[in-house]
Amino acid sequence: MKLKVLIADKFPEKYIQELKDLDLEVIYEPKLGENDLPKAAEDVDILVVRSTVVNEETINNSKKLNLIIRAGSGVNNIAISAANKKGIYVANCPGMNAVAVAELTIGLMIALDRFIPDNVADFRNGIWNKDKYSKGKGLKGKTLGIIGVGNIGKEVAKRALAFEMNVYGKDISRIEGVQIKDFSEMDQLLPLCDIVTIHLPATPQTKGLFNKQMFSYMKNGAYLINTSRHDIIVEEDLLEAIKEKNLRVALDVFKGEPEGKSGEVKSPLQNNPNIYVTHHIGASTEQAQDAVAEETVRIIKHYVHSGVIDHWVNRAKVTDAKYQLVVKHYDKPGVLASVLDVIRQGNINIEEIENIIFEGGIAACCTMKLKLPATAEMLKQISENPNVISVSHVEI
Ligand SMILES: NC(=O)C1=CN([C@@H]2O[C@H](COP(=O)(O)OP(=O)(O)OC[C@H]3O[C@@H](n4cnc5c(N)ncnc54)[C@H](O)[C@@H]3O)[C@@H](O)[C@H]2O)C=CC1
Ligand SMILES: O=C(O)CCC(=O)C(=O)O
Repeated sequence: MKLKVLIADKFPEKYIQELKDLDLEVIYEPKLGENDLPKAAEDVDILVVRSTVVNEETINNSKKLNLIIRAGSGVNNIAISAANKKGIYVANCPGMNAVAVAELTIGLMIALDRFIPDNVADFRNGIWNKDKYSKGKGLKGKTLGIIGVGNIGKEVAKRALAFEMNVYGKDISRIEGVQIKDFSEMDQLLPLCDIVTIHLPATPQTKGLFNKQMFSYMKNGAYLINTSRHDIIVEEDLLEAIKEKNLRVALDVFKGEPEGKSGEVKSPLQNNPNIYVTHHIGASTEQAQDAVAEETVRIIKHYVHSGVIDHWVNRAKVTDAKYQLVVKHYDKPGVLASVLDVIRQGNINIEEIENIIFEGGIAACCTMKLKLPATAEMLKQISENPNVISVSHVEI
């Protein structure tokens, strides 16, 4: 039976055909929303989404779902903890839309400095106001703080350096791959910045990070750009900070963003002249969508042909493994079963296991990560099997 793939978001036609050519049954339903998915994904093996929310109900209701691919970077629209419980892989396409988001960020930076959206709106309303719009400060020599220097943050840094800005960064990991000053504390970085741009994932640690306290560190009249996720900013505190400090702000994401591709929108940000909002278009260039779709097809192809999941995001980063048992053995039926039986009798959980065959197929090496130590008696029992070549056991 063919594997069934449901694409529940906009996806370029060319890549849908590539999936069909892989002999998969492909269902393309770009208009599906969060509430349609529990039914629509009930019977599929692979689900591909962009911003469509994959909630707990969709995951719990699915009968054979095995892989969810986020055709993009952020995976916060997928109920990963529910997927973990059912052993459903979640993968994403890191870096594929980074340039597109960086380009939008630079565009927003210039838009803020030169009041471009207001210029255009006035012109459309028959108003000419060169005086009012001749107050741009210029970007050269200004200090930019990049919060989250991952794939997108790095692309922003490269472009800002070409604009001859002073570029500083803040990340939980050491910043590598771009020559910018790395700050560890926000209260040291933010007071220096003329412009702050946020490129963080939505996680419990980043939720509400930009609150009253963070805004208190920012310069009066600074620009703030957020093209990552809305919940990193506390909207009420932002509105307060705009009043107090005359911050000017550009957002590609905001609270209450509509799920659909078009329709009405209502937000307290709408009537604030210091705020520009774009329609979550960071990733929406033809180049980025093609790159993301190509990567999605590649992930599916690799999975179908080898069972390997590239960019697997819900693989445990740490396990409870405390001991490593390595058994070299002759590659014959039943040898591993006898080793595992000894471990089972000792009531020890195997956290990870890998069996690799030497060239020629005579010998093999099985590496197991154990939660508890194997006893001397267990190791003796394993070694006594005539098909076991050697046994080693260490604490890790
Ligand atoms: N507007 C749009 O259309 C798009 C928005 N995004 C958003 O942008 C976010 C970033 O995307 P990428 O750069 O591709 O992700 P990435 O994973 O390459 O980079 C994120 C960086 O943030 C850092 N980080 C994580 N938690 C942190 C913390 N608590 N403090 C400081 N640094 C922290 C990570 O170490 C990493 O370097 C995505 O998670 C997504 O939410 C991504 C693509 C398109
Ligand atoms: O696919 C989209 O338009 C949204 C992209 C995005 O937010 C992401 O990749 O994290």
